[in-house]
Amino acid sequence: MGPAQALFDRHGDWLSHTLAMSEQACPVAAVTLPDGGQLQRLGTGLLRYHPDAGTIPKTGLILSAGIHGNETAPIELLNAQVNDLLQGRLHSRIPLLLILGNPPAMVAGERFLKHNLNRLFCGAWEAYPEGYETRRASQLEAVCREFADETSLPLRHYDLHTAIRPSKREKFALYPFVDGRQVPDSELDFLTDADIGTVLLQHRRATTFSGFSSEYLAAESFTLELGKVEPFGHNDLTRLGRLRGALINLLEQRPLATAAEPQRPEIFQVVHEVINTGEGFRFHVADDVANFTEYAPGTLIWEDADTQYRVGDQPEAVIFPNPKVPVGHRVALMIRKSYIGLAPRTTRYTSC
Ligand SMILES: O=C(O)CCC(=O)N[C@@H](CCC(=O)O)C(=O)O
Ligand SMILES: [Zn+2]
Repeated sequence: MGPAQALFDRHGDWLSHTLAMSEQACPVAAVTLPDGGQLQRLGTGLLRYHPDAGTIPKTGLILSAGIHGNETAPIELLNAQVNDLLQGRLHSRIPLLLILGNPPAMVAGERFLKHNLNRLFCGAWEAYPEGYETRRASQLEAVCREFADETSLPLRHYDLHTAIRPSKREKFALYPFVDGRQVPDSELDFLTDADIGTVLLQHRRATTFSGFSSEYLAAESFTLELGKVEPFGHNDLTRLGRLRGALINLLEQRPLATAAEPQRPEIFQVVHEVINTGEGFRFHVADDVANFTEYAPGTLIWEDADTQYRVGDQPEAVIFPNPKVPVGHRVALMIRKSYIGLAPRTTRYTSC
């Protein structure tokens, strides 16, 4: 029996196994891979990779996708990387935790079943009525903490998503807010290598998955937005080819493929967070507006009985506009280009 069959039974691959098992518990199982590493199934949609004992890893990596069940391109990307590990085409030299976040929502083709899983981390799940997503948030926090404890390495976490709207910048990264923290050069280099040319610095702590791993596990974490939501089988994965290559470089601990003087990502900051304030809330961004659409100073963005929000003195762009969220949740972010939040790149002098 090959390693894929030993882990995923008659289902053939990780994604099919996860969809078939979606709400059922599945027992722990492990296989040895062609590269000498071990791949362990921790539960439904949860894999742990231990590199061969001879390797000296510099980092541990959490890769997650499907935290929103209908965001399928990154799910297909992670599944392809697992196939590469199983078939000996990829030799990871670092420990990995691989997560497909919301299997029942993936089966249903929905963002979530009852609660938006990406608002339930940092223990926020405790305050919500019980449902699949509250249990899953608690489980994901526990497996991530265990991974952090066991590896005792500096951690990175990339939580892979796709957006509901089209976007004027197809791929972008969101950097969770942690007081006093700046994006390190090594992360900017990774993003450049991965063809992600835009970074948005979050303005406040959030109960997202990347917020959890950065705050509680001190990981260098990003939410990566990688294009538009499409059903399974309708994604053009060649558009994620550079990300796939950058991940292979990271897993195999190879130098990045970027040019000697790479262009750094452009940095944006949040100017204003639009929240659904409840009765009387009106949002003036049209339903078909793309992410990063810019609005002129003075444009009315939202209002309710007490407040009106207009764009300030400088133009502002909108991302994630979605008025169909519960009261108290984020409807959109208003953002602007920024020149803060970057650690100065170390100047390399050559002696003469
Ligand atoms: O397209 C949209 O409106 C949402 C896309 C999405 O799921 N984005 C994440 C961002 C998480 C973060 O702020 O780090 C989300 O809303 O959960
Ligand atoms: Zn998402």
